[in-house]
Order: sequence, then C-alpha cells, then structure tokens
Amino acid sequence: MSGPAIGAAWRAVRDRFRAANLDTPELDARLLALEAFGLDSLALLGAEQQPAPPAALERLESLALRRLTGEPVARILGEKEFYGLPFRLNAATLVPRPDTELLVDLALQWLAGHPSARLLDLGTGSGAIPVAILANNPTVLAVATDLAPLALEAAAANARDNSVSGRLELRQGSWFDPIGPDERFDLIVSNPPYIESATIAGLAPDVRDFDPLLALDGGPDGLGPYRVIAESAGRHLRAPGALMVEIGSGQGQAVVELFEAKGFSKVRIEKDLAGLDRVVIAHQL
Ligand SMILES: C[S@@+](CC[C@H](N)C(=O)[O-])C[C@H]1O[C@@H](n2cnc3c(N)ncnc32)[C@H](O)[C@@H]1O
Repeated sequence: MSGPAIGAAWRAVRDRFRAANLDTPELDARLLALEAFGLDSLALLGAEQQPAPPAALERLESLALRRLTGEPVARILGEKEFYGLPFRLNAATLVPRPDTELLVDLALQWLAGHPSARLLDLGTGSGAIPVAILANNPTVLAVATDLAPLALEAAAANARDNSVSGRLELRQGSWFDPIGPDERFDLIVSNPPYIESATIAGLAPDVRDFDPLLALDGGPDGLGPYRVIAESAGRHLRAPGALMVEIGSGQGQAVVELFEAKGFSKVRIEKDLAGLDRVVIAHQL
C-alpha cells in the first residue's frame, strides 16, 4: 500500500494548523514541507502528485508537531528572510522582525546623501540591520557589536552568505565598550531590547519561549539601553551624523526626551505601516 502524495501530505498538515488556529497555516505548512521534502517552491508544485517518501513524511510530522507546540517556523527552520535576504538564526539571535525593515529603509535613505559613510550597529543579533544596509549600499563600511558571542557567530555567517563580510567588522561587548574612545561614525543604528522586564512573562509564548531574554529585556522601564545609547552616541558620531533607534510603540516621547537632553538636534519619531511609533531619529549637526 502506498502512502499519501506530497500535495496531500502537506495539505493535511495545513488543515491541522488551521484547526489549531495558527495565524498563517498555509504558509507555515508549505515552508515546513519544503524543508521536509528538500524541495524549493517551484519543485513542490511539480511534485504534488508524487508519492511522499516515508522518511520525508516522518520528518514533516516531527516539524509539524514542533509548530503545533508553539515553536515559530523561523526557529524550526533556523532561518528567516529579512529585507529580501536570508538570515541564519541560532539560540542567541532574535528572529528579525518585519517592523525593523523601517529602520533599514531610513538608514539607507540617510546614507544615500552621505557617500562612503561609516556605520555602527549596536546589538546586532543575526546581523540583520547592517547586512541589509551593506547589501543595498556598496560604499558603506560597518562595525556591529553584541554582548552575545553566539549571536556574533550567526552575524558572521550571515555577512558571508550575503557577500558583505569584507565590509562588516563584528565586535563582542556591551554597547559602546568595544568601540575605541576616539572612534567616530557617521550613522549609529540600534534595535536594542526594549521590553519592560515585568511584562516579559506575559508576552505571547512564541516570543517569550523562543526569543533570547537578552534580546528582549530592556530593564524595569524598557528604556535602559536607550539611556546608555543617549549617553555615549554623541562622542562617537562625526558631525553631521545621525542616530536611529527602533522603539516600542509607547516609547517615542520618552526616547525623544532622552536624546534631546543629551544635546541631539532635530529629534523626531517615524511611524511604521501600522501607524505606530517605531523609530526615533536624532541628529548631531
Ligand atoms: C532586539 S534584539 C535586536 C537584534 C537585531 N539587531 C535585530 O534587529 O534583529 C537586541 C540585541 O541586543 C543584544 N544586546 C543585549 N544587551 C546588550 C548589551 N549590553 N550590549 C550589546 N548588545 C546587547 C542582544 O543580544 C540582541 O542581539
């Protein structure tokens, strides 16, 4: 007796995901099927009627069970697309979020008017921000820091995979600690941890149970990393320079005030596609 065809097998998984009320059951089932059957999207279409190999079926089942227990697809696959580029993940990296693409857009716009700029990314994680920027601007040189050595391993792999490793220097340490006292940059960017410590236990399980705490926890009021950045960014910016940080949607005014108090000019909030405050931009003129 032969087993199900490949098309029937992945659609059965999709139906179980639907029944479990997952947000994107069809996409999730397709992505796990591509992995289990070792196919790309086009090949999956062409293979719909072929019998599913038993070992691949078993693999699909084990991936589906992980998804059904709440593990995000990006964690299961160990990779996520960001800004149209592939990024490998590991236990120390945040899954890069679509929201963060706004920060990359704004950085690229600013860099278009500042050729051959030097960029610093603080808390780089998978390297999503500087790798996306470097892949879209061939003259920028970047330094990126993170406290987590394992995250920097993923960032190094992602820089290699996306052919920008010659222009990205990775340094381990807390915020500006790995930056020399006289080192200057034209643009400093960061998507730091910004969630209030006390609210982390109540986050959605796919975030709370799978993203690293170091990537989420912004301290008692969620603003700890912004204070460190506000304190030191001015010393490491070459005028006319800019500082751009991603923020939580309720943090705009507080972060604007932190940056203004440290002497930054033309500090403003940018909203994301959902109309929520998402990035604060400050200038050193
Ligand atoms: C919200 S995640 C952002 C990761 C990545 N930039 C992105 O946008 O996907 C914050 C990052 O800051 C790093 N981090 C936390 N505390 C840090 C510190 N004291 N110094 C440097 N990096 C830190 C975490 O390891 C994590 O990679």
